[in-house]
Amino acid sequence: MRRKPLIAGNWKMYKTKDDALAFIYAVNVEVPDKDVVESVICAPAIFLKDLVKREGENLRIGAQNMHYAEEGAYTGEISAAMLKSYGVDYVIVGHSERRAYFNETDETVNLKLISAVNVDITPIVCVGESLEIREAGTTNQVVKKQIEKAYLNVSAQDALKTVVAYEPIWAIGTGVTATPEQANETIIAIRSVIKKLYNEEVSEQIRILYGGSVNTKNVDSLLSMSDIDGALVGGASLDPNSFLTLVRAALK
Ligand SMILES: O=C(CO)COP(=O)(O)O
Repeated sequence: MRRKPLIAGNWKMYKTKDDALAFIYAVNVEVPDKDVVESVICAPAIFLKDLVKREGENLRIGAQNMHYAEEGAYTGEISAAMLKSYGVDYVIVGHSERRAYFNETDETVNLKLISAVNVDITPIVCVGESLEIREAGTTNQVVKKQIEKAYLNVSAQDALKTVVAYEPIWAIGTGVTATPEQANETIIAIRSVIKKLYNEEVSEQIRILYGGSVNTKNVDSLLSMSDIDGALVGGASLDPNSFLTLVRAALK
């Protein structure tokens, strides 16, 4: 069964306001029909309001993080409901940079996933292994644990409202991409974990992206694999033409 492809840019901590707006003006009218490919830009929180205001018919805006609590005394934090009230449709949860530098854990990933789905924001749930784990041959076990913990107490119905991104840490920002076969193999393993947690229908319908040094040159071969439904892209999502090439690759 073919799932609708999703290409999400993760701008991380790049761009200033003028660059961000120039990007949106450049890509807005060019992105393909959202019924065919979902095109998403996950921007720094401070840009979200301006970007959502200017998003065109086919481009969607996402956040890169949120707090898991509904509200509360959490100075400096942003809730899912706040994002929703500004028209944000997606949020990245559990990115490896947040796990490494900001104490994101499997437990907070789980709570954030639940909070996002509760307000109808699609969480893009990131999992992935370090080089050490890949070399030790235990990738599938590590990713399995991450998925099981992320989806704890999440119903099948809600799981279908989420997207998974498999991002091997060793491939992020390094220029080293997992081979299409490696990426597909791990994504198939993720699907089988989801099948065990839920059922065949959820595992067949849930979208699983690959992320880690995706660029205009390797995107075709990655997207041609059976179980890769799209890409979560850092560096190559910053340039409008490059981003457009990536979303157009999902049309093929
Ligand atoms: O972390 C990533 C997307 O979330 C991947 O980043 P790069 O595409 O720059 O490797």
